[in-house]
Amino acid sequence: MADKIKDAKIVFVVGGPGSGKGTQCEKIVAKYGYTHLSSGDLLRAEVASGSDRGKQLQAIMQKGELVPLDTVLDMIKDAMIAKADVSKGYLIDGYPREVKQGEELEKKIGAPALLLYVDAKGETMVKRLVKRGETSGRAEDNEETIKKRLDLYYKATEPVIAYYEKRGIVRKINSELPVDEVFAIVEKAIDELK
Ligand SMILES: Nc1ncnc2c1ncn2[C@@H]1O[C@H](COP(=O)(O)OP(=O)(O)O)[C@@H](O)[C@H]1O
Ligand SMILES: Nc1ncnc2c1ncn2[C@H]1C[C@H](O)[C@@H](COP(=O)(O)OP(=O)(O)O)O1
Ligand SMILES: [Mg+2]
Repeated sequence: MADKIKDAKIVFVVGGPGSGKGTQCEKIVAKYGYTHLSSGDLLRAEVASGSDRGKQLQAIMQKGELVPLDTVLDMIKDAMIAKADVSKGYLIDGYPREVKQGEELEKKIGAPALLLYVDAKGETMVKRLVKRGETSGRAEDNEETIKKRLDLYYKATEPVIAYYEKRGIVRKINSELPVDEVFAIVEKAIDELK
């Protein structure tokens, strides 16, 4: 089954919580028709299903911690396979969050062609998340959890960027700019792929 996605175009979208990954992914989908798979959205869907596994996941996410690697990777892989016949490429948003996640995805699925590094200052991310929390209904969009997620981002996820920089596939996107200006930079990086 995984054979079907062996040669798929894979783009990792990596950045801190609130950096604007989801916002840019929506625009990429609209222009390029890629398949958007957000690890957070997949996990939230499992939580919403009310399953026992969902309840365990919710407890972890509320604390701002990472859920077990196998859980996320299986969800991503299943979602990729489900779209294999129609996908023009995959945007993997919010994954890898640690180097090990990247290594495992490459072993089980395939190598990324590009890593979009969505970069914003810590204070910008906090401001955006506090604002998002007013309407998102996401339990982890509160100040205490935001701080924990930021710490974890700097500790666990930033090394992911260094890891892929060595392979020359990282494009850094300045996400302090207005959304459309950020997207203009994103477009350049994706157009280079073709
Ligand atoms: N370039 C930007 N300028 C201002 N606000 C932004 C920008 N990009 C995203 N936002 C806002 O910041 C919040 C977090 O964005 P989101 O795309 O959910 O980030 P992530 O998926 O990385 O957590 C949202 O409320 C979004 O509307
Ligand atoms: N790749 C991954 N590995 C482990 N946990 C993950 C994960 N992706 C998401 N999660 C869990 C922990 C996160 O705090 C939570 C929300 O993730 P998210 O929606 O990707 O956040 P955001 O878009 O704000 O960066 O879900
Ligand atoms: Mg997001």
